[in-house]
Amino acid sequence: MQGSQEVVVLRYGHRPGRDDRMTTHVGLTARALGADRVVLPDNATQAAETVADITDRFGGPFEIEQTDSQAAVVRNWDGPVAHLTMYGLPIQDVEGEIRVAVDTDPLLVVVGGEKVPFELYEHADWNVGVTNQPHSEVAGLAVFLDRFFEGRELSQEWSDADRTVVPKATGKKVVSSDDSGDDGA
Ligand SMILES: C[S@@+](CC[C@H](N)C(=O)[O-])C[C@H]1O[C@@H](n2cnc3c(N)ncnc32)[C@H](O)[C@@H]1O
Repeated sequence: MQGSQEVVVLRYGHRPGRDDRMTTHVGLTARALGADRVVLPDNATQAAETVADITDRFGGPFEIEQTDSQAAVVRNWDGPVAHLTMYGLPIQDVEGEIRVAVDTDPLLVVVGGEKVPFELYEHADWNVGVTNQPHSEVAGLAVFLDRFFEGRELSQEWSDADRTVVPKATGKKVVSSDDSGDDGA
């Protein structure tokens, strides 16, 4: 997010077909809630295309990458690593120290799929639980980013959007960058 150190979300693991929607939502949530970049597995091309399409239409800056080795991304990361897991330390206990660490270095936030290798727990600087109850990577990521940015991400500005949603109490209003008219999408 503008004005803060880089935050990158890594989706660790993807089962084509079964995880398509979840992986797409990891990318969309990363974008909407202040991350600068998402790294998706190379077998998640459909999800990567959807997130890229939304970024083209609704704005950025936001980068989408794919990797053939999620383990290598973690291993070679030049900065702190936070791994979201129901077994980790409560987010409310560690968010402060993560924020301090990220003041100088880019943060990698790792969210799993079915199961992640145990080395990830050992490699992470923090294993972070958003509650210690099982739920979803999308929910965990959303709460993590909101706590990390202390809510500032909710009012971030978007650049190069084709269209902008105008908030309304009732109904839908979308303004196109070209003609400032409603395009209904
Ligand atoms: C289907 S869950 C797998 C649950 C897994 N047993 C675990 O370690 O959290 C997929 C992903 O959701 C995220 N997740 C699930 N529950 C979470 C929680 N309470 N706190 C943080 N992340 C969670 C983790 O990133 C996990 O890898």
